[in-house]
Amino acid sequence: MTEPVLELREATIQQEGQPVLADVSFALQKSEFSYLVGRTGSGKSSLLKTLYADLPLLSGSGTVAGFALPKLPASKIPYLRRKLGIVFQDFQLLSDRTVAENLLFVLNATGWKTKTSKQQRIIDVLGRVGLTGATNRLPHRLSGGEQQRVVIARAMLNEPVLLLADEPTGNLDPEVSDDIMRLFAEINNSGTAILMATHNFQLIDKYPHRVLTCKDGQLLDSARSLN
Ligand SMILES: Nc1ncnc2c1ncn2[C@@H]1O[C@H](COP(=O)(O)OP(=O)(O)OP(=O)(O)O)[C@@H](O)[C@H]1O
Repeated sequence: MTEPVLELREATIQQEGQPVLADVSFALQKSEFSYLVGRTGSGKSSLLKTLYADLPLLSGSGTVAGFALPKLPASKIPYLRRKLGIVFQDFQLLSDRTVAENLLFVLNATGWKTKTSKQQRIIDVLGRVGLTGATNRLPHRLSGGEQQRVVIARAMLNEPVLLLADEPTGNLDPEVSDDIMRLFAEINNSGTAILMATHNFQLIDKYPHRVLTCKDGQLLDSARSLN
């Protein structure tokens, strides 16, 4: 079997030195989709933050997209994040820049060089999320669902092996949430693993996948893949 895109072993997820989740062991393979659920404050965001190195992994071991997490030097964090797509519930687009400029900002920050390759990549990702016509629009002129599509397009710019999504449908109505889930399914089917934190059990029923649950300081795994 190929190396998992994400693996934690006996990891402690902590905030400010206080453990939030203990003895966390699970792996996610290429093209896998898993939900991450649990009550408010149970540790979902803390786990995701640890995976994109916004919180340090102080105990246990882990690799994400080929990067060993414990003792990951700060200088390596941008390289890790280039391999990841990150999507939050609040869209975090630059409000004073057009859709294309928002995407260009990321391409410039991640080392894309030629103007034609950048333009082509922007056309490609916007086509993929069904927003070809939105290139020159400002984010606040788009609906919430469209803004989330731009965020997903932005997350796809560098062809991530793993998409981390924290409540990506949290601010969206059910119909638009469905559109986002269908888009995630397409992205997932083309080889990107997805870990999606959500409170939306209707979506989980409708689009069933593995479920990781944060509960009482532990991570429960519907697949029990490492047991
Ligand atoms: N910046 C922070 N500093 C200190 N403690 C924090 C911080 N952020 C979260 N915590 C604490 O860590 C624990 C886990 O919070 P976390 O945000 O990971 O939960 P969550 O499951 O994502 O919740 P929600 O569903 O509300 O987003 C909580 O006890 C919370 O109070």
